[in-house]
Amino acid sequence: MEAIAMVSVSDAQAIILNLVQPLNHQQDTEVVDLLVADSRILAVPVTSPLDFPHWDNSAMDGYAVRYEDVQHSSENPAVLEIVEDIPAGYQPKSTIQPGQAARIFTGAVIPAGADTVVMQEKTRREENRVFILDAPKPQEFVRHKASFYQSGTQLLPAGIKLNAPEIAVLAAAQCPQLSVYRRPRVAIFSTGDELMTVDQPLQPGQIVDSNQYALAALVRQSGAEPILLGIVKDDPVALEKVIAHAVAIADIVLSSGGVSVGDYDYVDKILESLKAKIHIRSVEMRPGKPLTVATFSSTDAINHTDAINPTDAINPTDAINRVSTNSPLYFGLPGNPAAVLVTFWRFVLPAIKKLSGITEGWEPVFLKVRSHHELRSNGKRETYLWGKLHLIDGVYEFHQADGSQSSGNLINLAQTNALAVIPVGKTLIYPQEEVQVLQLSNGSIQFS
Ligand SMILES: Nc1nc2c(c(=O)[nH]1)N[C@H]1C(S)=C(S)[C@@H](COP(=O)(O)OP(=O)(O)OC[C@H]3O[C@@H](n4cnc5c(N)ncnc54)[C@H](O)[C@@H]3O)O[C@H]1N2
Ligand code: MOO
Ligand SMILES: [Mg+2]
Repeated sequence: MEAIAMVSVSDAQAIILNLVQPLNHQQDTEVVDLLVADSRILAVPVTSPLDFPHWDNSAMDGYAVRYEDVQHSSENPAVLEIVEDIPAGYQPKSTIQPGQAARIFTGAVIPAGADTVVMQEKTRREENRVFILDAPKPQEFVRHKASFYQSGTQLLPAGIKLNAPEIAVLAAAQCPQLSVYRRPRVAIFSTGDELMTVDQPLQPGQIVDSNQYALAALVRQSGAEPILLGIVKDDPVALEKVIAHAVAIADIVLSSGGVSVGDYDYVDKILESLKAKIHIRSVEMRPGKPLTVATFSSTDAINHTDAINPTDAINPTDAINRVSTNSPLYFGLPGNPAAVLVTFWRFVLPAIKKLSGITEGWEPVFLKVRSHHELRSNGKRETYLWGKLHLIDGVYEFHQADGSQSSGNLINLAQTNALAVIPVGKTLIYPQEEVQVLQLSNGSIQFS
């Protein structure tokens, strides 16, 4: 077995991101309706033949005037003849001449000849005459054609996530359908003779495979498509079959368990037998020390693929054959439940982000906050402690979860929303001392 030293967390992140090939902007795309495009990644830049605003229009309900006519109104109110009524959606007919004005409403087209809008509150109306009681600024309350966006220039770049503002921009630009990157496919399976599905009775020694549920939720929240391959026994033959299959159908493969040094920890050996290149075996991190990261040249493992028996899968239809176009990235996550979540947040999520076509902001963002409690580590590995961020007088404070921070303890991770990070070499953070945290939002780390 090739010996690879334990790598630091930051080196591991760099190695992993360097291994990720983003989806191809031509092959790995699909067309979706704008109404269901939120959270998808735009695959092509968008330009519009429309200017924004499309024409000069009024920002207020009031009167469209010639500035020249009203500039001295504060001392001597101008009296103008109203020659037209211009609601929104109407094309003005007249050209405003000296001494004239048009009644105008918010969003309506500024008539020719006018250059300024006086808001209604600064006027007095008498039949078809208006008194301007206060001098406006030149061009006040006119939203000029193309002042927000000029037709033909780039409206939105490729590689951005579509949230509500971008969706609204695309609607305004009359794009009812869009080309977005397909969802990355992430195959997930759990390894271990002790694991049972959520609905099976437990015999002594058995536990429920919670990792697969955690990973399915995390993958879905990341915008990727989870492909659930079920529970695999600690049996080299069964494991080899599932790994080869997973690698053939997915962009990323996540297994949990079987990556430490125990007699039944087979994952690394099987990756080697499938000619994978192992880049990381162990990371200076707690939880999450045994972490295997491997790549396959896209054909190596696929040659071993037989259709697997999908009966073990949580959802058997997920196990259908789909061939991935990229060379897949394999993460052998450690089996301990807290280690699975923490390693996903720290390493897998950035990899999914980069793969998904997003062009920047893959790395998690650390916030500096103060710690409510004393936080402890043995100082040997970068330590991630789970807890909750509370907002106190507008300042975030990290409260470590009560109970055990063992990587085998999943229970007190529920209802947490942040991980405090204690660097290597530091053993103690005092109450009220500054600490770096990863903020978890809806179970996934917040990215810039
Ligand atoms: N001699 C050593 N032993 C261990 C070391 C070490 O360095 N030397 N590292 C420890 C650390 S740290 C971790 S983390 C674990 C990782 O173990 P594996 O990845 O080999 O995982 P397993 O042995 O298969 O299982 C560990 C633990 O997690 C439970 N588990 C596994 N899969 C699931 C699942 N799908 N859902 C819920 N729980 C699961 C399993 O029952 C075990 O309790 O190794 C340490 N040992
Ligand atoms: O690194 Mo392990 O995940 O501490 O138990
Ligand atoms: Mg083990």
